[in-house]
Amino acid sequence: MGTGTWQLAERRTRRIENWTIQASRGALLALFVVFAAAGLTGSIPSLEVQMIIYLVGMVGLNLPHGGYEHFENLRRRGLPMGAKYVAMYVTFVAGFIALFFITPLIALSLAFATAVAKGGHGDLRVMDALVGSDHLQSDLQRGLAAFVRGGAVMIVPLVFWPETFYGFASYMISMFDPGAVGALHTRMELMTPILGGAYGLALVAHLVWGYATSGGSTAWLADLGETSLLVGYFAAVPVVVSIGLYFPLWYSMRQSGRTFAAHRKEPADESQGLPVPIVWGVLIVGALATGLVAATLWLVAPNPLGTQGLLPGLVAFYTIFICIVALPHVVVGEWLDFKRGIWYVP
Ligand SMILES: CC1=C(/C=C/C(C)=C/C=C/C(C)=C/C=O)C(C)(C)CCC1
Repeated sequence: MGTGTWQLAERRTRRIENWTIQASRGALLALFVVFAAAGLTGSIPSLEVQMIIYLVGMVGLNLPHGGYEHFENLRRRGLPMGAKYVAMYVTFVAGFIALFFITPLIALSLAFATAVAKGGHGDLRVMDALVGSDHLQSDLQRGLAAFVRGGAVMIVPLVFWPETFYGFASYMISMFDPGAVGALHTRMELMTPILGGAYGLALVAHLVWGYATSGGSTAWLADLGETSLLVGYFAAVPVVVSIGLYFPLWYSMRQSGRTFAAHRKEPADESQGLPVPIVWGVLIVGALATGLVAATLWLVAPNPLGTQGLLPGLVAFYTIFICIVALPHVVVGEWLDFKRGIWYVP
């Protein structure tokens, strides 16, 4: 590629990266405004509509991106690495399903923690690549930032929409052990103020500490804006909609921007690229394997649709399923991969 063409391509890529950040902010801000107004005028959509939005967002828009992220992570890393990755992935998936039988309450907490970890650590890497993270100067400070970003996804809705949250958590637990619903309710009522208080403290500590170490960098201001947007969004938008649209409109959109940035900084050597039929084959096998996890969960869970009708049952089933596949996404894909990680930033 000539220098002129290369510069043009680079500028185009940067524009797309920038667009993913602006679009994710715009989408959440628009939803915040619409739902805050709907809340004030008492015109929040029915729970049925909210559940349909959740399923469309999570199954239709978010799931394919998850598969793409694994493909993107593995495609130039050789067969031994790929085989090890798959073996570890299957082990974690099987272990997590088993945990739902052994101790459903702990397994459910781990499922919620998975959403926090995926949203938080994923977004931290987007900050590294695109938004700026100069103000986060130690591992502890980065860990706190990830907790605040990810905690917004679960703890803020728990505090602002407790009844819906408890309700769906009960449907999820009743897939495995309907008798545990009572204990779950008591524990969640106990944990809500504790988690809410801890989150509030973490939020203030993160912003103050970031300001102190920012040295006047604009990264802190961007962080302040985005963190406030996330907290406001999860407080104002009903939980089923907010989580169902956060993953496709924030997580996936910004991770595609990060992928663009990684390619721009480290252009691929085309000779290492996989031939098209192999790419096709890998994606089909990946999709079938994902379907196999869902089918296995359906077959082994005593009540795959919980105890409450089709739509809430589907939301509960899909949520448990996605948490089961998302845990190794974070642990195997990122934390145990010391060389590169699924959210690689060159
Ligand atoms: C608690 C709770 C929910 C839980 C959602 C979770 C736990 C989503 C996890 C998503 C992940 C891990 C996505 C990965 O890509 C619902 C169903 C919104 C309903 C309201 C209460």
